[in-house]
Amino acid sequence: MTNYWVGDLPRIGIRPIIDGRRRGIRESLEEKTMNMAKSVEALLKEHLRYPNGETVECVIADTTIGGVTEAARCADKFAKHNVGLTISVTPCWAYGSETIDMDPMIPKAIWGFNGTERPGAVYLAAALAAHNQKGLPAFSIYGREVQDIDDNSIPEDVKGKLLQFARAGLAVALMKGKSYLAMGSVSMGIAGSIVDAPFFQKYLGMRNEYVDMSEFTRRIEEEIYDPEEFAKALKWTKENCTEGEDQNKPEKQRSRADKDKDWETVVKMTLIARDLMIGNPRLKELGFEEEAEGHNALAGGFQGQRQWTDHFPNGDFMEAILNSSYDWNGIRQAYMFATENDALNGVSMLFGHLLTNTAQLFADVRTYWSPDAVERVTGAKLSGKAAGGLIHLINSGSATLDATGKLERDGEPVIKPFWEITEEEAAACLKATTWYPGNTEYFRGGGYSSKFVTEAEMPVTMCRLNLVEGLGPVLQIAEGYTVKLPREVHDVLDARTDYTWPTTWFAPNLTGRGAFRDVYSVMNHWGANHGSISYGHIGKDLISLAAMLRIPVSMHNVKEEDIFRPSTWNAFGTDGLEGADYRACETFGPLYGRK
Ligand SMILES: C[C@H](O)[C@@H](O)[C@@H](O)C(=O)CO
Ligand SMILES: [Mn+2]
Repeated sequence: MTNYWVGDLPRIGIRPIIDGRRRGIRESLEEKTMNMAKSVEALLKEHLRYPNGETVECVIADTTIGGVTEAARCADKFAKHNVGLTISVTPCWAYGSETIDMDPMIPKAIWGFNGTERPGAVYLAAALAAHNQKGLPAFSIYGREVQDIDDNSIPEDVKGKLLQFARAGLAVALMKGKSYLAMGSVSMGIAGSIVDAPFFQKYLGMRNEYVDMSEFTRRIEEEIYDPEEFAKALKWTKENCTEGEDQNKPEKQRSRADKDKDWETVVKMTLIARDLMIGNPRLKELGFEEEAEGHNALAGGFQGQRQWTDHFPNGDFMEAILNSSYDWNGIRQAYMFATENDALNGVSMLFGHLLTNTAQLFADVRTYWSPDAVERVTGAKLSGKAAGGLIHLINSGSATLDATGKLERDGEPVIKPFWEITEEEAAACLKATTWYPGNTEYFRGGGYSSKFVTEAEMPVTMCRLNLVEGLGPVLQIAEGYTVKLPREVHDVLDARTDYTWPTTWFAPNLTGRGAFRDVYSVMNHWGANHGSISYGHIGKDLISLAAMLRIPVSMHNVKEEDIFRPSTWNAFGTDGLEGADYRACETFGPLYGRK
């Protein structure tokens, strides 16, 4: 069931750059230069996979590039092989503007060998100057320690930069040409669900597709889904999704017959939303050729509230299952599915997914709990990672079940790519989740809300893309940890909120300054009601990705030495890297068009 990709997956192009002088110089460098390219390919293939689990593919230019004609041949080959980002490598001096990659839409990096027999770093500086002068930002990679010319190894610091650049560049390339599918429109006036087509088009190279929620009704009533899959899905759901005790007041509870019907509807909604996003060849066999095509969507969102949920079952089951890495068809790639059609949170999830290949947690950024407030209502003192207070992440709906804390690597709780997840782990995530009949005061049409608590301390990064008139898109990033509270403390705090929704306790890493002065400040600086949470400390990758797309980062708590942006950012000032980021993004404008 992966019709995500129309055409080939984007490849990484590797460009071996050489001094073009024949009769001695070039000949002496051919082998070394090609070996650098091959070692970069081996590194990338060892460490990087596409979100569907396949190993990344690289393309190396047919010859080393010593001049403009060879650069053009390389560009031609790369165009034919769907290259989406390029890395130029060189051990020596070569001719800057004659050899660089001139495609303005392709993220680019140059690794200049730090040797002294031949001056790779001098080429790097000259080529970067040419890039800067021509408005073609490029990432500079220069090892800290001098290597001998016959040393074909890649130093650790260079490896780190090559991989950081490649992860971010692949994310850029993977988004290009795909769609965000809005199912419904604006939910409860949430600005993030006012889908902004110019942003998607100019900054991400993506299309916007829109379907009315009445399409779900049509497909349910006209049975435009695979009936065999529906039967299998309903059976699986009954066996794997435990229904919780109805928490509604007796007079607000739906009848058993209604609730049974709701299970059928929410399972059908899940099939339909997926088919709308990526298509389904089975529909063609059933006579629905047009519906079988889907919308080529890499991310989507469902308005739900209010018109739909005032009458039909809510979208929580559909959202939670699609955002998780398993369903009745087994273990599979998670979909990026935004509740309340908050497309800006959907894009934040997409960034995290493309950088890590993992499921992403969608949540309301609901409450700042200070240590004093927690002590007042529970009598308990917060400690450890939570000592400075907590942010309560909770939303009805789309939280991925992968965030239950039941996935493991080397005995530690994690969120990991689907190909590492075992059947037992998927079952444990499902077991940790209870599906309560939806709160019928919010959701008059019923449905089921997933309830779990993230019972693990895991490194995570919360991010959020916001649109600001006059400025454009800005990204905010907060690295921190999920916190496992003692059960009795959690229970008291949880009982004060929407009991039937999933909870994650988040403690951001503090720096003592600005937005990260304390936990309260992080909450107070958050730019919208939602955040997207990714496993791991991926702030540095998000920063590189944002720079490639020319999206400035308004707040982050990433170590200065991990910040890696195109080298031309240095020319925009070095006192306060944030200001330089804003000026550079403003100057270059969106990757795919004018602001
Ligand atoms: C049920 C409520 O309307 C929630 O959906 C609401 O708290 C939100 O999630 C707002 O983002
Ligand atoms: Mn919400």
